[in-house]
Amino acid sequence: MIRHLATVLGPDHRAELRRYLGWLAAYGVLDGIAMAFLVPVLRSLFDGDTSGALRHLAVLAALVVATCVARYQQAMRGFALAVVTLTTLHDRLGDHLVRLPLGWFTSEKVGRVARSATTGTFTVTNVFAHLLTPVVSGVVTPATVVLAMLVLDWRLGLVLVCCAPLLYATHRWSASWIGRSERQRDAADARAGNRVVEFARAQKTLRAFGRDREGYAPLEAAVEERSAAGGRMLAETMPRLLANGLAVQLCFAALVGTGVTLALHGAVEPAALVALLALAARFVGPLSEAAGMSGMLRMAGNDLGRIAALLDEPPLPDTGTRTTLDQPGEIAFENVTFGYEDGNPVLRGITLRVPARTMTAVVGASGSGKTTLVRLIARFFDADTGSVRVGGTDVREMPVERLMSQLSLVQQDVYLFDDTLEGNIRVGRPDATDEEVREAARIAGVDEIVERLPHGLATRVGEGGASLSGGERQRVSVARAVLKRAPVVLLDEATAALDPENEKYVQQALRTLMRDSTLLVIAHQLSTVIAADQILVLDEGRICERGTHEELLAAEGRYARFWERRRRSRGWRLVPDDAVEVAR
Ligand SMILES: Nc1ncnc2c1ncn2[C@@H]1O[C@H](COP(=O)(O)OP(=O)(O)OP(=O)(O)O)[C@@H](O)[C@H]1O
Repeated sequence: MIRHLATVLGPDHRAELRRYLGWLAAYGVLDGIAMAFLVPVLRSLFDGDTSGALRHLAVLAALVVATCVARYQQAMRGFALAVVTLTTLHDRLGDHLVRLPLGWFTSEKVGRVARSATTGTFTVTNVFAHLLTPVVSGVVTPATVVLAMLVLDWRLGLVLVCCAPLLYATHRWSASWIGRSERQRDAADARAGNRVVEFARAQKTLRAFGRDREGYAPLEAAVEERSAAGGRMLAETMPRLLANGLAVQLCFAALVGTGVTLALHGAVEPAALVALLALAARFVGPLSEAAGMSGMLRMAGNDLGRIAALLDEPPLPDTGTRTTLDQPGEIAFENVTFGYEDGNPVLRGITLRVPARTMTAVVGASGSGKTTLVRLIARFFDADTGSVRVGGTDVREMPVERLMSQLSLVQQDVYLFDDTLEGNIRVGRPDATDEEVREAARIAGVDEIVERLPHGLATRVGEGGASLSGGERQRVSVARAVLKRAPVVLLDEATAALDPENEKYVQQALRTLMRDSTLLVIAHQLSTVIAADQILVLDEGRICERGTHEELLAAEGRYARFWERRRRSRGWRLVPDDAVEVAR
């Protein structure tokens, strides 16, 4: 837990964390000593030794003051750390996320980030503000009381020492059971939460298939599983919490029994026994409080573990220093092999060259590795063997920032910010002039969308660009690429944009981009394939054919068959007039 707290706070606040823990421990020890000092005070009072009682009372008062100072210090430092956590954790998460490889961001991982950045952060602040104090002092204070008891009366002290293993064993036994059922309940909770989100996202599909009234089986199953896990947790937790309480009471009974037996045999003064039992009674209080709080601390520990694991995710190695580009704008693969899992390569021995200011189209069956090939250029992942070069330099030898400045990525799943159209295009180059933004919008066909919108370029597009169609969102993304003017453009043509209007605009943008940039396109439009200087045909992770459209048709191989199938299916599709012009 402490290790996780140190990870979450980061190196800048570790010294403060150590000081806080120091004060917390000091508070627990002082509290225990102050409790123990009740014994000499009571003894003096029972013995009628007024001056002795006053002396002891003075020491007790000093101890109480010191305890208050320690409590104040640990509370203030705990709250300060809670505030620091709240203000810095989001920054630390943000700083770490930008250093992770792009391939890390699957929807499951993004869900984890969302949970950690919201509920997780509040739980962690709660640890400092409320949870750690009773739990730490609930262990340190009773331990101090045991030591004091050994000094005051070794026999009763020995009873407490013998009780310690029983208390510890019961606590561990119940904690492991409770922890297991909590983890099962947490996992069922997360699954039910994910299903609710999935249910909300799937509304369009479900309603389209008339499933709006009847239940959604996966959600119902997840909710049932969650409630069963909750019931199981209750059934497993209650007896164990009772066993914890019973163990504490047993220890107290053993202490009272031993004390009374000693008193009956004259081995201890009845007055001293009363004082010692008063101390023992105070020993039970912090223990019970700690046991009560430890469940919440454990849950917070789980959240903390998840955040620490997130911050421990290995960042993309960014040790490259080479900024020189021997062949600006060129992309090259040299015998590249890559797999998402060991022993299951998705790309095998890929060697290719895309000369500067040319367009290469990548085609191939679904799952043949087209997207993966493009991802290796942007370092979503690093190749297992071989090298990927941009501008003649291995992508791993370049600082990541330098590499990204060379690339524009236009993907199928374009994300638009809940901002204006203009703001979304400007992401490509924030310092572009208004004229340049308008020009990029025109080239990518965004101006045609603008004409239909009430506030033109100043129209907000909604969360994720919800007010635009898939093809329109990709046009905005193409406009970003046009504005960025990066030497290399990686484009995954949107299948959602397979309508004549979008095809026309994408072709227009490609022509403009080709003037200054090298294009590698995962092509879905026949016109793009025909216009390419080079076509790579991928089959099960290998380049099985390469050449121009004419060369590949003449070869009468896989591409020629693929082309023939697509050409026939095109019979029912509308073809824009000027697409023919592009298709030289
Ligand atoms: N993040 C991932 N983790 C594990 N396997 C993956 C991942 N992404 C893709 N794959 C697998 O790698 C193989 C190649 O996928 P890739 O997306 O590169 O193919 P593709 O040719 O682009 O397919 P499509 O045309 O359908 O998009 C597929 O078998 C796919 O299941």
